[in-house]
Amino acid sequence: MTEAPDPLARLGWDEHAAGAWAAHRGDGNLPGRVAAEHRGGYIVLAAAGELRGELAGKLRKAAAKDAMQKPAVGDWVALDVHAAAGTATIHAVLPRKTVLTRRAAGRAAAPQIVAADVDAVFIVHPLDQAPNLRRLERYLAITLASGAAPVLALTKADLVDSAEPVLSAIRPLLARVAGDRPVPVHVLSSVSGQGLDELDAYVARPQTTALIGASGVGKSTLINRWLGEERLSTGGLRDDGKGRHTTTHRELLVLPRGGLVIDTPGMRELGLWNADESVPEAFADIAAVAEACRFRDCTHAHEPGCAVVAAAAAGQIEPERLDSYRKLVAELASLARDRETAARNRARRADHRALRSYYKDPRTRGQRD
Ligand SMILES: Nc1nc2c(ncn2[C@@H]2O[C@H](COP(=O)(O)OP(=O)(O)OP(=O)(O)O)[C@@H](O)[C@H]2O)c(=O)[nH]1
Ligand SMILES: [Zn+2]
Repeated sequence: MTEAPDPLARLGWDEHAAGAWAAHRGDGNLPGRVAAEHRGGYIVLAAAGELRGELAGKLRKAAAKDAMQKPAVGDWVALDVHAAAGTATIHAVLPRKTVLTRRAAGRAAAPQIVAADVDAVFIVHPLDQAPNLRRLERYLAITLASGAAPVLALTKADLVDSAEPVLSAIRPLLARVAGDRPVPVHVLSSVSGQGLDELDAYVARPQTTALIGASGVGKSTLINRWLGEERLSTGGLRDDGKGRHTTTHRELLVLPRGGLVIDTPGMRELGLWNADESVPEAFADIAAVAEACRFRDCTHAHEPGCAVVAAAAAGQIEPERLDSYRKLVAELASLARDRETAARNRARRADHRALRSYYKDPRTRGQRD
């Protein structure tokens, strides 16, 4: 570790957080930042280190009524800290500086918070692929709506001779969607290191950054470059000798240069077409018919009990539309498989890293048996 700054500064405490905290000064609570949420339980980082957080009854009730009141990864919260037990009660969510939301999965139109208090969102696209402008437009719109600054990160520069074809395809979109808001563009390679030093401003204290982009565009690789040798398991605060092997998975990562990165499953899902959102209006009627298929994962090709094939046979769906719909369903299924594979690989890598740092860590070396 380099210097040891104020522990709150290490978590991205800035003017906005300090201003928001004014309402809590003197009420006996302490500030903390949400690092992960798992089935209603939280991991919060505070001056006292990493704590297991639970919602106070009042906040739990408010959050049940209004999803926007529920703490999300990145949020600053007011804590009643029980340091000896390593736990804290979360009493309030501080007013947010920025908030990334999406429509919750399923039918309800309720919003869901993906991450809070993010300063910059990296929209990641690899230079060796033609840009999907509709998708990039959606990322840009989500980012602009959040209040965070969009940054276009064009990765895998080592695989192409020139960034110009992709750049010229994207420029009109930036002009149209972002208007006067500046969208810095960075041409990067995590392999050669090209462009990475341009990113220092985003990954230094007290910046908090998040990345969106389809699976395989290079998000994890970039985060790992930022984490450098420190890796996920050593990026956070010291956990006052409790033994690092007890450390739970975090989604708010402290980088060696002092900035923070938010990497949550929800953040990654923004990079994929959510089945709900991605079935275009034009196919809404077929999607409704498909609800009656016998198998949930019906591809509407050869499965018994396929309501879509039946409707097509009855002349209710044109053959060309059925064809397009099948292709769309196949594409969505393949995206979902990619996502599962990526999640499995990530979990495996994280396990590896945690284990390696546990065995390398001088503080745990003596304790292990
Ligand atoms: N040549 C080259 N390959 C890269 C670069 N960055 C990432 N890759 C490769 O691209 C593949 C996907 O990279 P990831 O970082 O796992 O992509 P991701 O966006 O995190 O994907 P998900 O985890 O599925 O969301 C890996 O095989 C990387 O080694 C780069 O700058 N140049
Ligand atoms: Zn079917």
